[in-house]
Amino acid sequence: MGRDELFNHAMAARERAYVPYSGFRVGAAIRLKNGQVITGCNVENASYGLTNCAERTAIFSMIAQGFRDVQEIAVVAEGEHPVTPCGACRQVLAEFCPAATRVTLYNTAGQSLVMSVSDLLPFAFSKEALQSE
Ligand SMILES: O=c1ccn([C@H]2C[C@H](O)[C@@H](CO)O2)c(=O)[nH]1
Ligand SMILES: [Zn+2]
Repeated sequence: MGRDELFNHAMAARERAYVPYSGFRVGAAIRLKNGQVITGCNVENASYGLTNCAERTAIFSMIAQGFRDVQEIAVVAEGEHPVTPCGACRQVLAEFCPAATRVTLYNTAGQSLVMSVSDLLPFAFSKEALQSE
């Protein structure tokens, strides 16, 4: 599967976004090491702060479906430039993706910005910090 194909999966997921409050649709697609693709969209709520971003929806869906091994991630939103994930999503990505995992951020026109998980969240808090003894 080429990189464009992951973009297409993220675009299709973006169509499924539930965004009655912001109108801002976001889609994410995770390519697993086995080649399968897991997608996510943002899901808003009348209690705005309960909103789940596309990136976290995709990661949580991956875990719920029994997968762990992330190969790479694509995210797409509309805008002049690609958007970068919020702080909460960066922390969740850091939990499940090796630091070098490629994250490609797209706008709907297909412009892209390639980053790694550790570019997005250097010095992440991680489970290693919980193993102090
Ligand atoms: O990287 C991002 C940034 C924002 N959002 C969502 C959250 C909310 O539904 C809307 C506006 O913030 O976009 C995402 O899903 N991913
Ligand atoms: Zn987020």
